[in-house]
Amino acid sequence: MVTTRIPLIAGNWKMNLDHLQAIATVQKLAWTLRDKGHPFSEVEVAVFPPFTDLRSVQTLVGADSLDVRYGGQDLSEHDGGAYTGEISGQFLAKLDCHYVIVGHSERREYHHEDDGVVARKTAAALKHGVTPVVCVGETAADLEEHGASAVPVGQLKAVLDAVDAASDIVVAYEPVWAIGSGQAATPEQAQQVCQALRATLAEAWGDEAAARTRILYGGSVKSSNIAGFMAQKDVDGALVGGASLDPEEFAAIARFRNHVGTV
Ligand SMILES: O=C[C@H](O)COP(=O)(O)O
Repeated sequence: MVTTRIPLIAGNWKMNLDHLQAIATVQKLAWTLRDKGHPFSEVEVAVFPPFTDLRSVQTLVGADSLDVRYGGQDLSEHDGGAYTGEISGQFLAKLDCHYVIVGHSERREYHHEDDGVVARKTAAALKHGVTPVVCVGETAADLEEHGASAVPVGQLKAVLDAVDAASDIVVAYEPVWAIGSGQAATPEQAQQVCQALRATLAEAWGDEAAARTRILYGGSVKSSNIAGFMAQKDVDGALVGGASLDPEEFAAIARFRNHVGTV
């Protein structure tokens, strides 16, 4: 059986762009993608705005029947109740969020989210029908001490052991040392770890799950280096931070097929 994994180009805005700026950014992104005849059925595009922007993004996407998907940058492991400041997966589902990021290294570092929390958040997203984008990755110290794959593989295992093997998830490999540094991993480094992550999926969930689950690379991705990553067998897309704030640059990343040979 041949399984086709549709590439996903995802833009994590982090704590940037208020709801007015979000409107302008999504409009510009949609206009640029349409102008370039973006083939949405061949390359999926998604944005992850701050929570306060989601309603505006939903309205724009709905009003204009845009094919751009969107999601939250985090969610609570709880469904609702006395959890001040938290956002439930069911709130995201009600806003038609297709995805939610879980376990981003910035959450792991600044909010002390460990593998247990990330696994519970993944389960919460799935419970509410929102596809989790599970982030894993090693720090520079991890890289030196354990090599590239050990930490991301361990982080992924913790999630796979906690949720059903039939689940629809996306995995994002983001070496922490490459995030926001301008120093991306090489395509070969990304492939090596993504291959190990796919093998981990096969071991935990079986070959079919490994073949259908998309694995993204993230860390200083831009239009000038995306083609190299997308040429790798086990890289199915990108989780883009800084470069996703510029709609023209983000749209150019989504046109990675046009850049083959420019890396
Ligand atoms: O979620 C996105 C990543 O943290 C990558 O960020 P970056 O593209 O700014 O390096």
